[in-house]
Amino acid sequence: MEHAPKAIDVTNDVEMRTFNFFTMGIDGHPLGLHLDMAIPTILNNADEEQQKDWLPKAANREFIATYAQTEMGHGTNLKKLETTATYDPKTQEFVLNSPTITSTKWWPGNLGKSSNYAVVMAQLYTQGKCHGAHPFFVQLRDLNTHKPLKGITVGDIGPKFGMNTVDNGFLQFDHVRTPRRSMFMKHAKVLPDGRYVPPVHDKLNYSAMVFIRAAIVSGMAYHLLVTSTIAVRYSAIRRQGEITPGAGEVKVLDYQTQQHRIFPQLARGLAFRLSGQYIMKLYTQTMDDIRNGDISAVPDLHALSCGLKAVTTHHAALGLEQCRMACGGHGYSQASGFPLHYSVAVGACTYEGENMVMLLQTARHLMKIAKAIRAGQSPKSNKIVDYLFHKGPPKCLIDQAYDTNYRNVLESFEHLARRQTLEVYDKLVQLQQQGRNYEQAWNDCAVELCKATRAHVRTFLARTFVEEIDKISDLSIKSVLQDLLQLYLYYEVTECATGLLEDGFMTGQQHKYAKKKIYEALEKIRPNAVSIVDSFDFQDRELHSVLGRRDGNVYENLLKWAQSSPLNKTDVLPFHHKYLGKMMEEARQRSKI
Ligand SMILES: CCCCCCC/C=C/C(=O)SCCNC(=O)CCNC(=O)[C@H](O)C(C)(C)COP(=O)(O)OP(=O)(O)OC[C@H]1O[C@@H](n2cnc3c(N)ncnc32)[C@H](O)[C@@H]1OP(=O)(O)O
Ligand SMILES: Cc1cc2nc3c(=O)[nH]c(=O)nc-3n(C[C@H](O)[C@H](O)[C@H](O)COP(=O)(O)OP(=O)(O)OC[C@H]3O[C@@H](n4cnc5c(N)ncnc54)[C@H](O)[C@@H]3O)c2cc1C
Repeated sequence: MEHAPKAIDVTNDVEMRTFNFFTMGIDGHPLGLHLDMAIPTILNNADEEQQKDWLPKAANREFIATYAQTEMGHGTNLKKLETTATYDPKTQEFVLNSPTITSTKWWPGNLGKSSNYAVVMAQLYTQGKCHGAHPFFVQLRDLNTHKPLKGITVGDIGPKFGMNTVDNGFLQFDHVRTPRRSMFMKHAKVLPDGRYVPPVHDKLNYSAMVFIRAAIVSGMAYHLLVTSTIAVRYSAIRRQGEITPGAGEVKVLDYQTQQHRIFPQLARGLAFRLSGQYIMKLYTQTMDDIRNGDISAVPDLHALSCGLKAVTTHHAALGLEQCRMACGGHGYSQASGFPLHYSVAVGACTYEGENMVMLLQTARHLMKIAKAIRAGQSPKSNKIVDYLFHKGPPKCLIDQAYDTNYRNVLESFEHLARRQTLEVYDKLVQLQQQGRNYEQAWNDCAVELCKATRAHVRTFLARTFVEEIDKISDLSIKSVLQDLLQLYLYYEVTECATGLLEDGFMTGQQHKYAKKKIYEALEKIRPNAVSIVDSFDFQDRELHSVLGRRDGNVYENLLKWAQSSPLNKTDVLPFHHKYLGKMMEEARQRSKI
């Protein structure tokens, strides 16, 4: 196939914009879905003619589009989406319809009030046959009046756990006609006479989700680094209690417990950023390959992006909460910025594929590899999974005096991932031999399948962190980052210790060794902690935090922040005399009787 024209390569730009989304997203960015899902869909699913028409206008913001896939009744199971797009060959149009209440599109960001276009995922029917969910580019509102078009009911879904400045919306179609060419036609097509032309790979229509899953990894890094910055800076000015009696109150950052709470989040933020760059490069390369007719990397990209998305969002949610709790009462104030960052970050555990479902998608990939291993096949030189084919050392070596580039630690992670992958595969086979069907056996192994995925993703994150730090030539920076790497690796060893101890691979003594390395790393990081977070150069406006101010003037600004609250506009609020004052006066009168 001749080289398809390179589409406008906005990936890097989109990656940065996506990265920014996590800051702007916090403020409720009305172009969030336009930039991060609608444009990638046009880039990867529109044919040349459609790109020529839609892309310049989208890039120029002549309209705002969202990505409307999830329905009130279905988010995960795309096969059961109910919105229909039925082809009418007489008029060469699709008729979009929401047949049930549960088919109402529900959740799409910026759908409620901002967007006038949407990428709509609908079950495609032509010549009486359903061909599954396909994307359509549909106008929702008049470009001048912004009123919903005929047959379209659209609005905001109401207040949410967070991100309440984003107008997540609902959308219903009542037999709305849209031209044939509103169907994205790069992969699948419907010809004027209604004949369906299938895509070379039936999941290429899912590429926008893959993009966001890949982008979320760096997004979680962003959230962890931002909240670690807030927690480190505040802990470096907050004095509370003494370590040596009579020596005066210490900075809470000097408490080992405080370091153990915050520094691993810093280290994970770095690890996620490095893997986030890797997966975005893999995404960009795979999309280029697809443009040139090569779909071989699609399964690997899907498996890795699902696993990384699930693991990094989960750890980010836990890590943000640790940073909040480390800041005591002021951490619970909106002034800290934690409620804002947390409520945005945790949404990513759900959107773009609920985490359990994502872990299980990666597990599907791992089970294929386990089958190949059990069949005696050799690896296919795929650096992400080849280690599964190899036999590692029979025993853990993490406490060996000399561990070049943490090879012994990485081999421990590889051992655990290999063991869990093969054990759950063998259980799947055994259950089917005992008469269960595949799907039932799969469900009966689902928790262990998720554990295998987590172990595999941990191995990938750790190896990427080691490899990327190894490439650094500036020795002063390298030594500081190596302290964070040491903390990360041994912290992860203790996090998965159950799995390493379970088969006797690691000894209790080695587990103690790992803890010693953690405490050693905490001590080494402490003197550089503030400089490390300052080096991220986050602006105060993006931290949204009085506690994390670069100038450290927390207390004066905390009072200013409180005094600026609308409640403090007057000393006595009207409700006092209307309710509380009246109640107390009546109580005093009664007590006089
Ligand atoms: C960064 C800032 C932006 C923030 C804004 C975020 C706004 C949020 C937007 C959204 O939330 S958009 C909606 C997100 N929704 C989802 O993610 C839905 C999750 N569900 C799915 O993706 C799919 O249903 C599924 C769970 C992957 C199952 O796929 P399907 O329904 O087609 O089932 P099967 O027919 O069994 O297919 C499985 C088969 O297909 C392969 N596969 C699945 N997805 C992909 C993919 N994207 N790319 C490549 N391959 C894919 C999968 O590996 C299986 O292959 P085999 O194992 O059968 O070989
Ligand atoms: C903040 C936010 C923004 C969003 N933005 C958009 C958007 O812009 N566009 C859009 O289309 N959608 C959007 N969504 C919707 C989001 O993609 C869905 O919520 C998500 O895909 C999960 O689907 P669901 O809500 O239907 O949950 P369900 O799929 O009903 O899942 C409910 C529970 O069941 C479990 N479960 C479901 N299926 C399985 C399975 N096969 N195996 C094991 N467990 C399973 C899940 O893990 C979960 O615990 C957004 C959601 C949020 C929270």
